Amino acid sequence: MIPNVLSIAGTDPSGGAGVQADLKTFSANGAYGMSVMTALVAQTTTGVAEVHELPPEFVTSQLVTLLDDVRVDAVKIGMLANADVIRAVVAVLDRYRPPNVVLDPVMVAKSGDRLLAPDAVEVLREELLRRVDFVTPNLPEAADLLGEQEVRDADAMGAQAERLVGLGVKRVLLKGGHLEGESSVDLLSADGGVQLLDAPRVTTTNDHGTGCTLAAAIAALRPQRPDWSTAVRESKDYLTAALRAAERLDVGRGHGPVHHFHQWW
Ligand SMILES: Nc1ncnc2c1ncn2[C@@H]1O[C@H](COP(=O)(O)OP(=O)(O)OP(=O)(O)O)[C@@H](O)[C@H]1O
Ligand SMILES: Cc1ncc(COP(=O)(O)O)c(N)n1
Repeated sequence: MIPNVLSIAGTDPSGGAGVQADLKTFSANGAYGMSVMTALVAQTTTGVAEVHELPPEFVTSQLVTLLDDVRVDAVKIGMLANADVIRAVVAVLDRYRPPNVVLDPVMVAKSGDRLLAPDAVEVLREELLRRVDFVTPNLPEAADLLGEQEVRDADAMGAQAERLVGLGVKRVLLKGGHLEGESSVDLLSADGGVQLLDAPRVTTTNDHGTGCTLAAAIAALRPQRPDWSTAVRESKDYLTAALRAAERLDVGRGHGPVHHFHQWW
């Protein structure tokens, strides 16, 4: 059976990040995609012009309307914008208890624009983290969640992943995309084991939405794979392929998107 996978996130009219990237990723990874918006964002490859945060009651309304009808097999949560929207999502998770909830704790866009209010970080840490099955922070997000300095090597990443588990997180992929070097290394801490996931670093400026894509692929693949580790490794391979395929795109003048593809013909 094809899994039904839901994205709860903000939008990107240029199609590179947020809900748009998630839906493309779900399709390319064999899932049926659905979406609930938290914020409408006027953004493109060069940055964010304006954010229109949706009323938390309307986020709830979208979620309840959907979940009363459709079975959901996995959820990817991205941009949540503010504390009230986080609380609205938490209440719905408690009421419907969907499986395989993956949280990408989006705080700041690649362009430097904030996508989560500073006072919402504490609410995310205290109320959301322990309710999800998997969290995918990048290095600045992990530091912010822990109230620590940003780390710069694999040993320190391991220690931070452990402390994130201490906050009640069940499984974590600490993403090292912001580090330098020939490979792009992430650290997975899941189900009692820790492993480094290595992929060749693709030389490109088309890296808008890499975090969204990776978390969405994990949500799409988890119901189709025997365990988290397999789903995560395949998701990383998918992302590397999408980064490479972006070479053939010509979208915008800034950080371009990655390309999602599935050839059925
Ligand atoms: N140039 C690259 N080549 C290969 N993999 C990359 C590259 N840049 C990032 N990645 C990978 O992309 C994923 C996302 O990493 P990153 O640390 O950039 O997350 P992020 O900052 O949340 O992304 P986003 O830009 O969407 O917010 C990780 O698996 C990382 O290793
Ligand atoms: C709606 C939304 N969600 C997430 C991101 C982060 O992606 P990036 O860091 O590549 O800008 C974004 N720009 N917009």
